[in-house]
Amino acid sequence: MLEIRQLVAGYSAIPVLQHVDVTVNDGEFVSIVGPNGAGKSTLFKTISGSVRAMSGSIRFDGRDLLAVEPWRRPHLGIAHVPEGRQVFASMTVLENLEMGAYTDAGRRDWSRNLERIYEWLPVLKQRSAQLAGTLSGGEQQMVAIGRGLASSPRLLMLDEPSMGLSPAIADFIFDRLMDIRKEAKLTILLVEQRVAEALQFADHGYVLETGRVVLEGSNETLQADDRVRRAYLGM
Ligand SMILES: Nc1ncnc2c1ncn2[C@@H]1O[C@H](COP(=O)(O)OP(=O)(O)OP(=O)(O)O)[C@@H](O)[C@H]1O
Repeated sequence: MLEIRQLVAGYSAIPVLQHVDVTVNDGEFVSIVGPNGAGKSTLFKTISGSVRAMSGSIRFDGRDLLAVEPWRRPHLGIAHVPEGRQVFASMTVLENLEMGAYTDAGRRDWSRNLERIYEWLPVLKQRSAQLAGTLSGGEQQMVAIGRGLASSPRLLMLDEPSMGLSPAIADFIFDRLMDIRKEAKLTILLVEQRVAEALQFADHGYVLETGRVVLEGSNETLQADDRVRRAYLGM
């Protein structure tokens, strides 16, 4: 579904990503882990288009994604749930979800999507009329995920959904994501600092350090790798 090859991208003339190769197959759950500043968010921003690629290629369903204007990319089925949630604080939960439904497929499937979002994340139904800025961090994260789902994506990119949340809330969100993935037949690309969870749920993982993929493999391979165990799993 997504093929990233030799991607170089960054800010001004300074490359952050250095010849990155990542493959995500249809229906897969792929995690990208790595230390602060490794370039994980930059990778997501380059896929969704707010950071410009300097060289290399990104293909989505065989199509040259870098030739597609950023505003059109969500219409192809790519949803980016950004780091720090970035909900519209002065809008209600329902209005936030509606904002996500601006794609062609999102508008077409709105009623069905809203029903399913409320089933997956019932707190959003209970809080539908509440201003998003007054929600707890975990609830805001659910709004951000719900807003992404409202666009009817095929690829859901989640940038650190557990950031700033208690372990219990983070676990709840991961559990929900696993159900949503199965029921909506979604492909998921996840960036996470919580490496144990990120690898536990993923089919395949990548370790990104200073803009380069230093390790990749199945979740079993990465969980058994000595470097991963020492550097990221505290073993
Ligand atoms: N807008 C920007 N302008 C210039 N440099 C930036 C900008 N955004 C990020 N960077 C730099 O790019 C590098 C990679 O940042 P990025 O946010 O992609 O890392 P990350 O792996 O997502 O880190 P974290 O886990 O802390 O979110 C860092 O050195 C960062 O300072």
